[in-house]
Amino acid sequence: MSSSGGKAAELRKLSCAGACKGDVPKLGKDELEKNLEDLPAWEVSEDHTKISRKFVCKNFVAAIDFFNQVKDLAEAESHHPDLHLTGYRNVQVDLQTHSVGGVTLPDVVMAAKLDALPVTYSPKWLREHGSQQPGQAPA
Ligand SMILES: C[C@H](O)[C@H](O)[C@H]1CNC2=NC(N)=NC(=O)C2=N1
Repeated sequence: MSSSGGKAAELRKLSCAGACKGDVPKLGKDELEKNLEDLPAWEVSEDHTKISRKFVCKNFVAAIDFFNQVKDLAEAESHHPDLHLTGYRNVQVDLQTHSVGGVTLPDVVMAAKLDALPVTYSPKWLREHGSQQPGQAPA
C-alpha cells in the first residue's frame, strides 16, 4: 500500500550529491520496489538496472520546457537522467547511476524530484492514463 506521499516528500529532502563516485550501492529488486512505492509513474527495467517514466506532453514546446527544467535540476544535483523525445511530444526519462551500472538511492531521489516538476501533459493522454499524474500543470 503506498504511503500518503510522505515517502516521496522524504526522498525530495535528500541530495544526489556524491552519487557518482562509484561507491554508492546498487538497490536490489525488493529495495527498489519499496523505494518506488510512492512514485507509481516510474517503472523498473527487466534487468533492474534503470527506472523509467513515460508520458505524452501537450506539444513540442511543453516537452522542451520540461527538458529545460530537468536540465536545471540535474545540474544542481550533479546527477543526470537520460532524456528521450520522440514524435515531437512523447517523453521518456530514464535514470541509472552510470558509474555503478545500476539504480542507486540518488536515482530514486532524482525520480522523486522530477515528479515534482510541472508538466503540461496532453489532455487526451491524461484522460487515458488517469489524471493523477505527477507534476500536473494546467493544460
Ligand atoms: C563527474 C560527474 O559528477 C559524474 O560523471 C556524474 C555526472 N552525472 C551522472 N549521472 C548519472 N546518472 N550517473 C553518473 O554516474 C553520473 N556521473
